[in-house]
Amino acid sequence: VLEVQLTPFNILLRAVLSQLQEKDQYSIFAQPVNSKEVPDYLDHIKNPMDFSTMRKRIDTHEYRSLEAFEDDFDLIIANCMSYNAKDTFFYKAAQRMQDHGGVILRRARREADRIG
Ligand SMILES: CC(=O)c1c[nH]c2ccccc12
Repeated sequence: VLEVQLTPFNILLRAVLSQLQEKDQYSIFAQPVNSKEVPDYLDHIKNPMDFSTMRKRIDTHEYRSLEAFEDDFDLIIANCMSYNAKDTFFYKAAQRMQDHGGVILRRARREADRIG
């Protein structure tokens, strides 16, 4: 079993990730886009990202700062808005996730500053 070392920073990142995933009600961003189902996806998107990959990165202590965590969240949004046309369900879901994420991450930044 992966022995996850629970530092205050890790606990914060896991809480923020859960808050972001609560806003992903159709689990659009929960797993990597399946390149078997979407054969041309990796032709367009060079740096795929999703919430399950972010959770792995939290548990393996790959995030040394909140900014690094935010960069992966922004990548999820940018990939979705790049691959999907503006009038699609997916593109609109990415816009809403971006709005919700902004509020959640602003709060997290203050918390990260507070715990130091
Ligand atoms: C997040 C995203 O772009 C997608 C999530 N599921 C998909 C299925 C087909 C095409 C794109 C997607």
